[in-house]
Amino acid sequence: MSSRPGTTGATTTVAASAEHATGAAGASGTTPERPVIATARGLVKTYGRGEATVRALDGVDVDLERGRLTAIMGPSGSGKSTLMHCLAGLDSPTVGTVVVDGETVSAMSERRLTRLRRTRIGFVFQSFNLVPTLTAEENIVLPLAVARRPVDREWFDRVVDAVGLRPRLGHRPAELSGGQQQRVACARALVSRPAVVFADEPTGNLDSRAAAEVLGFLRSSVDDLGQSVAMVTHDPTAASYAHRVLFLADGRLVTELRDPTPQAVLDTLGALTPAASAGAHPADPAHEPAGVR
Ligand SMILES: Nc1ncnc2c1ncn2[C@@H]1O[C@H](COP(=O)(O)OP(=O)(O)OP(=O)(O)O)[C@@H](O)[C@H]1O
Repeated sequence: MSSRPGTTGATTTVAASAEHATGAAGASGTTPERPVIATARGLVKTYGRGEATVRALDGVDVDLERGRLTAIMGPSGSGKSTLMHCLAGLDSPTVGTVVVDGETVSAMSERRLTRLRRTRIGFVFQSFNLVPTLTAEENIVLPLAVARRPVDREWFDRVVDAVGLRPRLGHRPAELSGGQQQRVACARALVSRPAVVFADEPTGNLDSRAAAEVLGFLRSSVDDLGQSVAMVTHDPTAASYAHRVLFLADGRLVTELRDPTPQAVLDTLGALTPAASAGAHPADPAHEPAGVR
């Protein structure tokens, strides 16, 4: 796969402010470089009550750009999955608003949410979540069958060719490698031409070669097919396939990189988790990205 992006790794300070919370400007302290596909404003998510309350999200403002691959990173427990679940309508914020493709997800009834998730949002999970008794092709078109929508054969063919699965369409998941299974899951996420695909650790169960295939496909689904993708990952190499990487710490968006290198991602993560990075980086203040607390 050669689609890994550039080498600049520019860091932008993220400064939440009242101005940004109104939605007048980009949440990252910069105007988004492209039209926005999903927006969160003032997201707070708490779990539990009283002394046991956990503030998983602590006032997140973010814009996901249309036609871009965005990675979400941060230390364990920083709120990555919670943010993605709130953006995807799988969980509801305690406070704040989420808008996906012009629809206010955070105010929707469960019924409308279900329809939105079926028709406008694609999902890729770490564990593939394929139906073992169905072939690759049947798995790919399953969301359309469930939603009783016709298959757009031309789009199906483009997706299947992009993901390199044509010779495997008649195989069941058990007859496919892990990387092939995840590519089936990616094709399934894209077959309904969703507004945005959310991928939660899509390469967490794959070896590095299979991971590269899946990441290359996710990137080309953006560059060649015009999709918008957001993925949570712990892996700096995976994140380097993204156009943009958002970093969370303690439930807040603290910094971002555009066109990152794996090293730039590693350095930024290291500054967020000093103990973990003690051996990996010199204690050089120049390595510390702006905006990291
Ligand atoms: N259902 C829940 N009930 C209580 N606390 C929760 C729940 N879900 C998440 N949390 C807490 O919220 C915080 C953020 O969790 P989240 O899973 O979003 O973090 P993460 O960055 O995705 O972590 P990881 O990288 O370890 O997967 C953590 O402190 C977590 O323990």
